[in-house]
Amino acid sequence: MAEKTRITRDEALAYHLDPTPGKIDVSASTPMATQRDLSLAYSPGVAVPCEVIAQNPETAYDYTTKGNMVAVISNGTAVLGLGNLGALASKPVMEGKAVLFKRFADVNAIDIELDTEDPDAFIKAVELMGPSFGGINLEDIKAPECFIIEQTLKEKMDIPVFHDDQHGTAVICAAGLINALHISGKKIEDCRIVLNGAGAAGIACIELLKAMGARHENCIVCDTKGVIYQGRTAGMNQWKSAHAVATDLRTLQEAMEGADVFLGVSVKGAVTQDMVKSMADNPVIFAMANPDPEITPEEAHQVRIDAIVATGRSDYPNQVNNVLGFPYLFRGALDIHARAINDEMKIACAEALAALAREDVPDEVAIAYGRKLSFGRDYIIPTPFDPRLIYTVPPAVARAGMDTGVSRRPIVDLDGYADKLRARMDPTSSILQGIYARARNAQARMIFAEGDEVRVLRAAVAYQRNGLGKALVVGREADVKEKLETAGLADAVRELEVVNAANTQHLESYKSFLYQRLQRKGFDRHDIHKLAARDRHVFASLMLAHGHGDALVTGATRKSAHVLELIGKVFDASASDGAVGITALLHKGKIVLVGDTLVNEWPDDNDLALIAERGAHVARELGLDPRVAFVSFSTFGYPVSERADKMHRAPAVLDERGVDFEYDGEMTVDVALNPAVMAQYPFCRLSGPANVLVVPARHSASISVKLMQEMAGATVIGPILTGLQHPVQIASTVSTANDILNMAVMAACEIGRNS
Ligand SMILES: NC(=O)C1=CN([C@@H]2O[C@H](COP(=O)(O)OP(=O)(O)OC[C@H]3O[C@@H](n4cnc5c(N)ncnc54)[C@H](OP(=O)(O)O)[C@@H]3O)[C@@H](O)[C@H]2O)C=CC1
Ligand SMILES: CC(=O)C(=O)O
Ligand SMILES: [Mg+2]
Repeated sequence: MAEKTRITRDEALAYHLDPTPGKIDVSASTPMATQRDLSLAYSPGVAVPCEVIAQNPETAYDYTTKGNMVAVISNGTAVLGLGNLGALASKPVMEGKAVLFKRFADVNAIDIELDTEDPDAFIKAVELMGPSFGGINLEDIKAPECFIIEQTLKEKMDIPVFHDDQHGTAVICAAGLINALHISGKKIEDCRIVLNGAGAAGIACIELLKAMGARHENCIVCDTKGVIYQGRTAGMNQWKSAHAVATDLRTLQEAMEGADVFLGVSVKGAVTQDMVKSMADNPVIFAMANPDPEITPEEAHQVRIDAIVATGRSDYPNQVNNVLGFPYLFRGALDIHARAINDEMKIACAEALAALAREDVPDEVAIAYGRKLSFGRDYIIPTPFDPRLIYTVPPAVARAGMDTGVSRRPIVDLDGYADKLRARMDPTSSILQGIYARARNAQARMIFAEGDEVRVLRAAVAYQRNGLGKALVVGREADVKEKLETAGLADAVRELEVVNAANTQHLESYKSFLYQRLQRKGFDRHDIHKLAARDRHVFASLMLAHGHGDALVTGATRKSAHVLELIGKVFDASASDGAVGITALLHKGKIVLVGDTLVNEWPDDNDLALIAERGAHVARELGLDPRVAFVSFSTFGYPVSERADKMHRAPAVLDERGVDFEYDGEMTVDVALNPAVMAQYPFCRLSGPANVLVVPARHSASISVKLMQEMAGATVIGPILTGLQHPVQIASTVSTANDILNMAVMAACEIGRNS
């Protein structure tokens, strides 16, 4: 099992507070800079699409966001398994669903919380907002009101209305169960199924399973009052009555005896180990209550090693959660301008998910998830970060929608559609996801050199609490304690290991190591003591050099050049040793590496070739196929300039070295990054836009990176220090705790290390 991620209340609150309150931002998709833009976007230009839509409403899909906009609507009466928290308190979950729509299927979604428990008022409000959206995703509305609300809205509205907790859950549960039974060798029609929770999710799950072949008399449904049997009157409604059976069983405990399948959509801890013990062989247990399941996988496996267990959480294997469904169901439905999401589309989604889990898992998924996945007890359903979902599930949904006549605009070329979906997703998020998963596997003991800096302490705490490995913090115990307490991280005092010259047993060996290195460079024993005992960058480097940590991150408190010089006392880290700094720029779904951003001030053509090699190496470690451009202000020899000359010559150095990646130059940045401009040079040897830019000097590197950061809001990771024998990373003085954590993760993965 993957290392479990520990999330504290403080972290959860900080995540929602920073960088701005909440999780959503709105940005314009059209230019909005000039008077002309204003005239087009607003009055008078906007009048034209208004009139066109008034004449032909279907064109709203062409001229507005309607076709890619979903409303996530709740009244907060059944917020996860937390109960009726009300409309306002449900907003974090609804914002969360909205960002999941965007992240996983590029669907724009906005949360709407309606402050009413009156179904009629709710229905009226949603009905009136129909024109704005391509679909309505109802969320966390309790049963039985949710059934009436959804049914009525489906009848009244001409866009998909989908109650996620009912059908999203049912679809994923069905997909998981198809595969779990595949493994246990049982047939659904022979299974005794116990469902705990007869609300929105429960009723929909059992209905779908019955539609798939489960027999009514084999299904026992329970709620807070126990088994729903024929003749029961307490706590009943028409939806529960439909699943009442003639039985003498009265409690969940009795129902569980001999059961093949348990489905939990109720509350935390509703199932005991005794109940699990009494189940049939190879029992299937889907404990789907959120955030805490009816029984944890550990508890279930303690008493039944043959159990196939799933939960709704992301930190256990087999996450049966509707996040696998709603983004892709809506993607497929929106792309055919569907009027509804019908049963056929839901079943197509379930079957596509189940089939995907049985397929061979590509390495990129294994990297992203941190372990090799193969179909079996611990992998019955795809993981949410599986990049194949986006191009596998929506086409299946769209096809089913077209076959059943709910599409307004059918997709003619479904293969082409799958290709477009594949290109639609932001590759950078899976790159970061992959690096974090690799770091989690590496479990490196990370040395954080600057324990007197609160950003560093936050990063160290996050490193350890995210299960990435052990954090070793260089600093004074009392100071670290005080800073952690002030930062609201008092609990972490006992978790972090604080190391310093006074509490280490190794100071003498550190000093003699350093003396050996520096005695002929003008350092006497007194200087050595000062460096080893008082400079935390040097002390931390000595720890690393002696294997008293696996990797090092520093640089948040002092200028990088200075830190590099101090690290250079312990390691060979200068330009002449082959060290190079590579910075990753992530923006608008693209990742571009720039070098050298740290070490070489004014590289010559040989240095530039080395920078290209280091950049290509980092690109490969990040999962990219390197395409290196030597960039300048001239392209392939024009205009002729002394300053551009070395960029012109550098590719020839690589020709001589016979490297195994694509490179070319010199060229301007637009030629390097824009395929249309590159096409003007048909002889260019790059097969696509460059993803590694080698720049003429450190100042141009710094200018371009900072310009991208300040003007475009690009995410900057680095400079990633490469070419050292040890994994060392230098964060910048303006780094946030998250930036420092990213650098620690790079160090943990040994990205850029000279192997
Ligand atoms: N993994 C996933 O993807 C999803 C998980 N869920 C989870 O399912 C749960 C229910 O959600 P939802 O259906 O929307 O909520 P509802 O409020 O509509 O239904 C809750 C149901 O659970 C029953 N229940 C509550 N406590 C117990 C108990 N101790 N024993 C037995 N039954 C109990 C209630 O019984 P009664 O009718 O007697 O009040 C009711 O039938 C939540 O924990 C939610 O997080 C929901 C959607 C998706
Ligand atoms: C996952 C989800 O929708 C829920 O727990 O309510
Ligand atoms: Mg929900």
